[in-house]
Amino acid sequence: MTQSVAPLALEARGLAKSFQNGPTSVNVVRDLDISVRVGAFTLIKGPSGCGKSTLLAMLAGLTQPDSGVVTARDTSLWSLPTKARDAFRLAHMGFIFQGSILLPSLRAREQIAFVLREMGMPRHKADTMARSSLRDVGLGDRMEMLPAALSGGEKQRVAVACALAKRPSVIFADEPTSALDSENGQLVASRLRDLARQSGAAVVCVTHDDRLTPFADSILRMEDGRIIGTQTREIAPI
Ligand SMILES: Nc1ncnc2c1ncn2[C@@H]1O[C@H](COP(=O)(O)OP(=O)(O)OP(=O)(O)O)[C@@H](O)[C@H]1O
Repeated sequence: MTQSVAPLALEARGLAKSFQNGPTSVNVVRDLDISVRVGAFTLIKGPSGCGKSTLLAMLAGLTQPDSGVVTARDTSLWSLPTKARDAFRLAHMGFIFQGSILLPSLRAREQIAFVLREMGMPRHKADTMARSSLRDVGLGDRMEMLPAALSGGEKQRVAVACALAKRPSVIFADEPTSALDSENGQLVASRLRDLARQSGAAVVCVTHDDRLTPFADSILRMEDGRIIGTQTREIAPI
């Protein structure tokens, strides 16, 4: 693997986070720097409890760091007031988190259209995008189903379709393939990689799943709250 030259989509410097565990304070992320490139599919791997999800939540504007700076699209995320940070996330970021929550009363198609409408997309376009994204993740025949009628893996793919439909600058994914069988795991991995390539999104994915490794442009190894190794390859069009 050689060093990529694509511009940065997301950068963090000096990130730190500790949690109080009874009388002791546990340093979960320690003075961590990270750079994520436009169009790159970046995996963060490491043992359970090393701080991967905490790092992702800080990069995504969801968990406030104790110190450090996160910059996305030239915006210092944690300098924004809460409402402005929420609006920035809605406009520019997509999320695929473990156990992503779907609204119980909305059909699969409506879940996605709802988010797109919140972003200001006209109704007809939102519906078209929702249908197309569901077909992209192999759920063309599940569009009219309520969450209660979907399997865990299908719900996970609705969350993936929703993130894809937004066409965000950055997608954060936490174990996006955990509930998926081999075929659908491959499908989701390739869709995320395609999104990075075709629309220049930066995909940042925390995972234990080795099936994702062949799709990655960059693999960051994390241990004990720090990045201890990085493998990067040049980003070539697919
Ligand atoms: N809100 C919280 N309060 C207290 N401790 C927390 C909190 N969130 C995370 N931790 C602790 O921080 C450490 C890192 O958690 P984190 O979820 O970031 O790890 P991880 O690398 O993503 O683990 P896994 O691979 O098992 O999901 C763990 O010891 C966890 O218990």
